[in-house]
Formats: sequence, C-alpha cells, structure tokens
Amino acid sequence: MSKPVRIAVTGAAGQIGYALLFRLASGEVFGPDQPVHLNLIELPHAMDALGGVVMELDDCAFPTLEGVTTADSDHLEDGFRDADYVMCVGSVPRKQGMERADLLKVNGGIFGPTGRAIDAAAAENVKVIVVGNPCNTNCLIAMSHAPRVPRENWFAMTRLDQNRAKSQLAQKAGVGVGDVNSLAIWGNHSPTMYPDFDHARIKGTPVPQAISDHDWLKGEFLTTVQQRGAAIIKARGASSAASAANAALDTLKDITRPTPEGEVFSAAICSTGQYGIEEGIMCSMPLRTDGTTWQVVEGWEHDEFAQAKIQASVDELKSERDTVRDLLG
Ligand SMILES: NC(=O)c1ccc[n+]([C@@H]2O[C@H](COP(=O)([O-])OP(=O)(O)OC[C@H]3O[C@@H](n4cnc5c(N)ncnc54)[C@H](O)[C@@H]3O)[C@@H](O)[C@H]2O)c1
Ligand SMILES: O=C(O)C[C@H](O)C(=O)O
Repeated sequence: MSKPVRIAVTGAAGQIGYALLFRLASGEVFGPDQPVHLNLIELPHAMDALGGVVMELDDCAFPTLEGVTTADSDHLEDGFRDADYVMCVGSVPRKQGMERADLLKVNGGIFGPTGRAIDAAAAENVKVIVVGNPCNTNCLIAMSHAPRVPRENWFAMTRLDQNRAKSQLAQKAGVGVGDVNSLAIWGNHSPTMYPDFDHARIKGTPVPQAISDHDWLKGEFLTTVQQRGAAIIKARGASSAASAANAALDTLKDITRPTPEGEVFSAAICSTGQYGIEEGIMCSMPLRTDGTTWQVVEGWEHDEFAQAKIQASVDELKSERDTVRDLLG
C-alpha cells in the first residue's frame, strides 16, 4: 500500500467537520488506491465528541482510511505533524445579524498559534486551506506565523461562493450547473465579494450574451451570492455546513488536479501584485493549475463597474489586515 496522504482537519467535531471527514476518508479526493491518514484536532472539551466521530469513521470500514490521529488544541504540533494538507475549519461560526468580520475578535487569535504549529510540525510542502471565518484574514494571520511554508501554499476558501454563483447563473439561464464555466470570485469572502460574470461562460457563450437581463446580473445576482451565507443562517438557524464541506473538498481537488480546459477555480491567495492588487493580502482571484503549480489567470479586462467592485473588496481586505496588525507574525 502506498504512503498515505496525511490531512489535518481542525474543528473536526463541528458541523463542517462532520460533513467533511467521511468524504475525505472514503477516497473521494485522492482516489480508491491512495490511502489517507486523518489528523483530527479539537478543543479539549470537544475531544470526547471527536472520539465519537472517530468511532463512526472506524465503523464505515473505509479501505482508504489508513489511520486517524487525534490531538487537542493544546497540542497543535502533534495534530499537524507531517500533515501534507491542513484544513483549518476550527473556529466559531457567526450567528444571525453578525457579519463574518465580527468573528475576527473571537477567531483571529486561533490562527497565530495555528500558523506556528504548522510551521513547526507539518510536512515540508504542506498546503493549507483556511475555512474558518473571516477566512481571508485568518489565513493571512496563520501564514504570517509560518515563514517556512511558501506563500503560494496558503489558500482561503471562496469556492463556496463560486459554487453559489454558478448555481444562480445556471438557474437563470435554464441550464445545468455543469454548463457554467470560468466563474471566478474576486476579493474577500464577505458581502463585498465580486462574482465575475463578465468572464464566465454558459455553454461557451459569455454570460452577458447568454443572459440579456444585465440589471439582474449587476443587481440581484450579485447580492444573492454575496448574502447567501446570511440567508442560510436565517433559514437554517445555523451557518452552511454540508455545502461548505463540499466546497472545501472542491478546493482540495482544485489544487491537486489539473484545471480542465476552459475552467478556472477560485481561492484567496497571497497577492504578488497581480491586477495591481496590493502585495501580501489574501485576495480571491481566478486560478488555474497543472495539479502541482497554480497561476493567477492573467489578462482579464474589467469595465468600470467591475473594477469598482473588485477595488471595494480589496480595500476591505486591507482594512481587515490593518485591524489585525497585532495578531500578525
Ligand atoms: N469560508 C467559507 O466559505 C465558510 C463556509 C461555512 C462556514 N465557514 C466557517 O467555518 C467555521 C466552522 O463552522 P462550523 O459550522 O463547522 O462551526 P461549528 O461550531 O459547528 O464547529 C466548529 C468546531 O471548531 C472547534 N474549534 C473552535 N475553536 C477551535 C480551535 N482553536 N482549535 C480546534 N477546534 C476549534 C469547535 O469545538 C467546533 O467543534 C466558522 O468560522 C464558519 O464561519 C466558512
Ligand atoms: O456566512 C457564514 O457565516 C458562513 C459561510 O461563510 C457561508 O458563506 O455560508
């Protein structure tokens, strides 16, 4: 049996964790012939609950699950040891009436210790996906405490927003979601995010030609995607979990498999100045990869409307970064 891929998941006993772990263990991401080892991390008081999740993982009898290691948040290095991938879910979700940025006060302090422990214990080429909100800025915090880990190995999750935008466009156009391609999310995982409909395609046709209702594109479409998280909290009484876990798995697939022709994937990455976006902020952009090395898709042109929307989200990211200066390494 080949060497297992080791995936660490923080917050493993939470809602998203419960929707995520069994799919990871089943071989969905790395295939039926690639064993996986799960490193599961939780708060001390949640370790018993995590033990129950581990029992259920055992009881699924997944041939691809080589083993499980558990650690509490007082022993983070044990939890991240030799991890090839880290999925940082562990954090507090918002309640109705809150913005994700309001979570910085309660969640921001998690990600400095997380970054230091990843730096100390994870595998040499570890790749980190931050889900915990506000995910862009939490990722920036963790990354700033992990100088050993290349900047290009850090991702904050905006794939849920991409999935949401594709679904809305497909429904509006009366097509299957698989007919919608090249939809990228720019900026912050917040109400300022910009789903870039200009560069998306429906059955190969640019969206502004496939959907003639441009007022809808510039209005209800944007606000539906931007406010979807809050809408789900209002409807469910809890924040998204299964769709978030699905997007986390999509992100793991996105960064480990070649991007199909005509497609892009969205994740917030550490800007190196692409599109004039200030270096060093974690900004969602259109990406493509050969399965090993990713690039930002260059050369997309934006009209004034799009430029203003993207700039507003970039400005918000800069403001959040300034807010957490004391938490940065
Ligand atoms: N980026 C996205 O698109 C997206 C989508 C959905 C949810 N989220 C965010 O994901 C996070 C988790 O959401 P959830 O619904 O799973 O919440 P949850 O409360 O159900 O689970 C969170 C788990 O994290 C654990 N935890 C808290 N602090 C921890 C720490 N320091 N170390 C390890 N574990 C810790 C808790 O014990 C809990 O079990 C929230 O911040 C939420 O806002 C992001
Ligand atoms: O909106 C939230 O707080 C949860 C998550 O970020 C989402 O987009 O569903």
